[in-house]
Amino acid sequence: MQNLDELYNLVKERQNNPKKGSYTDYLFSEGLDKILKKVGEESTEVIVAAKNPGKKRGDGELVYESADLLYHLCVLWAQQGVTFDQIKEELAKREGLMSQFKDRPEIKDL
Ligand SMILES: N=c1c2ncn([C@@H]3O[C@H](COP(=O)(O)OP(=O)(O)OP(=O)(O)O)[C@@H](O)[C@H]3O)c2ncn1[C@@H]1O[C@H](COP(=O)(O)O)[C@@H](O)[C@H]1O
Repeated sequence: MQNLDELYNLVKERQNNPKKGSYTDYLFSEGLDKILKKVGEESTEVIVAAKNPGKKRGDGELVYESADLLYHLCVLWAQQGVTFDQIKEELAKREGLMSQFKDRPEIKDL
């Protein structure tokens, strides 16, 4: 089983120590626009997979495309110098704060 920490660290390893034939290297060498294009593509593929599970994977389509999206997000974070710890810290800050609609500020107060 590979968790997101391990995947992010793998991507960072590729960024710091390029490996011939690596798809991750290909993305880093293509640069930000390519990485953003892939994040956009994979985001769309997640949406489509949820609406229309593919014939070849059925319900597994959403799992497959979600994994693609998370991988490409890890590449984007690394390329932008964002650490996965920063993402986790932000999520921790929100714990219990944003889940209750009644706690949300009134639109007029925003
Ligand atoms: N989790 C992933 C992962 N998910 C998706 N992908 C790649 O993302 C691409 C998505 O497929 P697409 O058809 O959308 O993209 P593509 O057609 O291959 O590329 P383009 O034509 O769009 O440029 C595929 O090439 C997949 O191989 C991944 N590539 C790598 N990883 C992980 O990263 C590690 C390092 O990979 P390398 O850097 O290639 O050694 C691997 O061991 C995995 O753990």
